[in-house]
Parts: sequence; structure tokens; C-alpha cells
Amino acid sequence: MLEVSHLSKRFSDKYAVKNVSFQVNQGDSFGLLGPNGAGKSTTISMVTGLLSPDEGEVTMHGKTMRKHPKFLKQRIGLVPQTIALYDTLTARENLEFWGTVYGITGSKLKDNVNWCLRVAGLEDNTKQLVKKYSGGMQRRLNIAVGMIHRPEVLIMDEPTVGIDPQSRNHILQTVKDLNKQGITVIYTSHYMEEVQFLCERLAIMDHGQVIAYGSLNDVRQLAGTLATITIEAQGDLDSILKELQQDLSLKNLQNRDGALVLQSTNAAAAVSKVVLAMSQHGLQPANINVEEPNLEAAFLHLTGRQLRDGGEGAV
Ligand SMILES: Nc1ncnc2c1ncn2[C@@H]1O[C@H](COP(=O)(O)OP(=O)(O)OP(=O)(O)O)[C@@H](O)[C@H]1O
Repeated sequence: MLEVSHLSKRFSDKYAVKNVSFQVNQGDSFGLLGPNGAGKSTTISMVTGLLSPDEGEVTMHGKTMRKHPKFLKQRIGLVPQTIALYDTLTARENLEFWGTVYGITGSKLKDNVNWCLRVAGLEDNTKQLVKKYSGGMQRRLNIAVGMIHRPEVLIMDEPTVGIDPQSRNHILQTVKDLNKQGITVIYTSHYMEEVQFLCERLAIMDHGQVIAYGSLNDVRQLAGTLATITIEAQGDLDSILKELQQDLSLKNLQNRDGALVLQSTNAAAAVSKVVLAMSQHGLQPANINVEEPNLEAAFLHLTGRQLRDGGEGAV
């Protein structure tokens, strides 16, 4: 549906984006993950037609941004990193203003405004001036403004930067709900937890280049790390340990103080195998804990660096 192929952009003689390619399918929730300065915003600016690439092409439904900018811009919405609202207007007035900028008028404008207010969860606050809104509500309205022309793809450039954890969780849930309603989402972030929570497919960027690309599971497992599963149960664990050791997909099985500990590349399948074996031996599993390999480990493996310093960005 949306194809980014071999995009490059230089500022002076330095590459901000170099040979970046990825594909976003209809209904995807696609993540663009990378540390500050990786080239995410520059990529997004080219995908939305705000910046012309030095090389490469952005194509949607077979039409290129270079030749058909209007066609693509009508189908792409952008939620910028900074809040772009008039705080002396109400939410409805802000949406009406941005709607007219897109050339939408009359009953279509009214319908679109009402739809945006509903999906952003702001229906009860339409008459309040935006300057009276909390930071989280302003962020939600900022998202709504990006959707006023009802785009097929909504691109979000780090929409949770600088907001409190409660508002962040609300925004993440809003994005998830929008995607469930069929809106294709491209979500950029330097928080791996957000991308893990929201996205099924992703590209990791570093120093202007895509260094990993694919499904969340594929990218997570680039580091080669296995999920670690711990299942506590009362009873004779040693007898089922021997049986489970026959299954080559279950690795490093141990009986550790009344808990079965094992590793696997497919945690869900492993848990159901162990739980089934336990119930066949009359054991009652309790406290199942799965530690999945994560994107942080994949980034560390690929670059030798941490994606972030830690502390921020917990979901
Ligand atoms: N207009 C510009 N002129 C010169 N250099 C730029 C310009 N825009 C971006 N850059 C540089 O290009 C590189 C990529 O920046 P970009 O903003 O795309 O990264 P990012 O991944 O979005 O990071 P952030 O989250 O900090 O915005 C950085 O080194 C940045 O300093």
C-alpha cells in the first residue's frame, strides 16, 4: 500500500537518511524505532511530502509522491512531534480550521469533525478553550487534527514525548484503538516499549539507515535471545522434566526450587506444551512468568549500544 524505496537525504554533505526502504501494508501498525538523531523525522518528512528526497521514492497505491503529491497527501495524515493547535479556540474550532485548510466544507466537515472528536475521546469537551486542556487532552486533539481529512495512513512522530505516564498510556491506547478501526498507523519512537506494545511490524533506524526490518517477533529475535519461561507447580516436577526434555523446542529445562524453568523461541507454544504435560501428570500450574527477548536486546546486538539510557518510556 505504501512503499518507501531507497530514500536518501543529505544536509550539507552529511547523510541524515541513507538508502531507507520499507513497506507498510493496509491495516498495519508499523513502528519506526531509533535513538534521537537516527533520521526518523527526516524520513517521515519525506514520506509526508514536506521534504523532497535527494534519492528514492515514496509510492502509495502505485502513485509516487514526486508525480502525484496531492493524491498521496490526501491519503496521509501527520501528527507532528510538537503540538500545532490554536489555544484560544475550542477543540471543534481547531478541527474546523484544519478541515478548511484541507478544502473540506459543509456537511462533510461537520461529519469529519464529529468523527475526530469521538475517536480522540473529546466529545465532552468540545466547547472548552484548548488552553484549558490538560497536556494529555491537547496531545489527543493534536492526533485528531492529523486525521481531519480521514487519511488512510496516520503517521505519528513521537507523540508521547514530554508527557506524563498516564497521558502516555491513554495515547497509546487511542493509537491501538484507531488501528483496530482499520486506520493504518506509522508510529515513530525511541521508546522500544511503545513500539513493542503497538506495532506488529517495524524498522529500526540508526545513523540514517535501516538496520533491522520485519515482524516484531523476527526483529526481537535478532539478538538470538530466547524467551525464558518460569512455571511454578506443586508436585513431582522431575518426572515431567524427563518427558519434556524429549521436545527439542524446549531448551535448558531445569527444576529450580519447585518451578520449571525453560527457554524457547516460541513462548506461547512452550507454555501450552508444559501446562498440558503438567495437567496430564496431575500437577496444578501456578504463577507463569514469560520474559520475552526484546527490541532493546536486538538493538544492543546490532549496534553495541543501548537504545536509551533507561528510566523513561515505561508502558
Ligand atoms: N534541517 C536540517 N539541517 C541539518 N541537519 C539536519 C536537519 N534536520 C535533521 N538534521 C540532522 O539529521 C540527522 C537526523 O535527524 P532527525 O531529526 O531525522 O532524527 P530523529 O531520529 O527524528 O531524531 P529526533 O527524535 O531527535 O528528532 C541528525 O543528525 C540531525 O541533526
